[in-house]
Amino acid sequence: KQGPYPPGPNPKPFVGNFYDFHNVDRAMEYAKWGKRYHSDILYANYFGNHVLVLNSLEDAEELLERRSSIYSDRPDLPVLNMVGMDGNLAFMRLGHEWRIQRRICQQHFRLDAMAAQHHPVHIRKVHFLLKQLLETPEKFDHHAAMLSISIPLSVMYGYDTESLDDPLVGNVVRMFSYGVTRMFSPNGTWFNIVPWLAKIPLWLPWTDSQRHLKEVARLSGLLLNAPLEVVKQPVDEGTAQPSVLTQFFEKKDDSIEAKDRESALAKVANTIYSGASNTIILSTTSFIYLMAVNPEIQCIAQREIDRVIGENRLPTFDDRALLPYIEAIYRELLRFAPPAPLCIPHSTTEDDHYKGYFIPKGTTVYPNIWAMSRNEELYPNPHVFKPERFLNESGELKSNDRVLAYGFGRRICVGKHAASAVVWLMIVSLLASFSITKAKDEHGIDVEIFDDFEDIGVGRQKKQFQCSITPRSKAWRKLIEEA
Ligand code: HEM
Repeated sequence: KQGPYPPGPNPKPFVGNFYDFHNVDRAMEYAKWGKRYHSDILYANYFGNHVLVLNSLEDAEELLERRSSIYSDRPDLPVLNMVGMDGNLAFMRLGHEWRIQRRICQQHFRLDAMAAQHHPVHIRKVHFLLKQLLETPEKFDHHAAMLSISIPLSVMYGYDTESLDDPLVGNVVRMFSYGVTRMFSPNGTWFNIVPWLAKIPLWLPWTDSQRHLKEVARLSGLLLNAPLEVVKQPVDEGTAQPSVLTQFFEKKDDSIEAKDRESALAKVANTIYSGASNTIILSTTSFIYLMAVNPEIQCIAQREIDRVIGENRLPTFDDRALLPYIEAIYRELLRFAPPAPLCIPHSTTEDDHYKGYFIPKGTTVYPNIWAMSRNEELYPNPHVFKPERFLNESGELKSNDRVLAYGFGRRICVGKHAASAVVWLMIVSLLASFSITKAKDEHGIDVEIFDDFEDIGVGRQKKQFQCSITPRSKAWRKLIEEA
């Protein structure tokens, strides 16, 4: 050890700070640590594992971007291997396989691939969301899941589905319900700390966690293989819809390189279908909540849409540049409720020194996006949802369009252009066609919606709530039905 660690809670013998890490709203908790220890850069450890928290953008940019050659690995998570998800790009350690998969993603999710390859699917799926909200608005959280999971199924595998009962959709929802995102936090499950616990036979008592693990492994196997079967048959029959995997299979290349590429592509498709989709679910439900509790913002947004688009058509991507207030809502949504508030943890590959502190090799690094987004200097009144903060006095967008919610450096979200397109289209389409308000109880009184989010491991989600989603007019209802 060369120099002091950054400030943080006092460690106890052997366990270190294990009991200082709570699984309840950790991003907020680490922001409080910052105030308690008068530092934006914090250190703790559990059982000898080093943990660094970065609460300020300045430190995140210096370490994760300017020193990205040291700060771009991921922590070692034994659970990934136990559940057969070690091929998941988002949690993969740096190395040859990560580079190949990341390159495949960059090819398919770059900005200039959006219009031709992705937008038609985004439009179709967002219109389907509108239709579902028209029919069963009270099930908005199911519809959000459907939107998010059906897009990668279509883009990656060319598979279109309209039902949550479809096993290819239902299995993803089921896997999330097993708290799988919590397992992917280094100290989110005992299996990452004491891996041999996974070997305890299931016939012994108190083995519920081991049973969950086994079920997650079964589901993850299904999620990897089942959609591949679904894609191969239409390719053989010549009826396949265009998609990343159909394009590949149609080449019918049997070379060794093609086999390697097939395996990498299958894992990429699986990462995006079974993992990345969760972030869109979280953004959609947070957006619906924020509109229900901010009617005046909804009114301003709808006035802008009416002025630019009118009532004769649904919004399209061509409208984006003409709707600064909607763009400001998009940026404010991801600032106010970042779906992954502690990012996906990075890890260091070498010892480092920063601001006089020692940061050892193998340290897990949490960029606290939530704390950065609550910085009073960058965002005055940060706990208020206020899209205007991204606009100047003439109502034009300010130039800084960096969205912190997408992370940092070499590991920055590789799907950010797709995410931006889907979230924007979801926002503008819902605002154009629906009024989102608080639900009424049987006495006609507003049902209160609390500002309560829950920490679900890598994500943070709005707790369940009720609201009312009704079409703004007969004209909008007709447009949705015809879409
Ligand atoms: C609002 C939606 C989304 C948000 C807020 C989001 C956020 C993030 C964040 C914070 C990371 C980690 C960045 C870091 O480690 O510094 C990440 C990684 C990643 N995201 Fe997203 N994401 C979203 C949607 C998507 C979508 C739609 C896709 C796929 C098309 C996607 C694919 C990925 C992948 C593959 C990684 C791993 C990259 C790597 O480790 O090299 N994400 N995302």
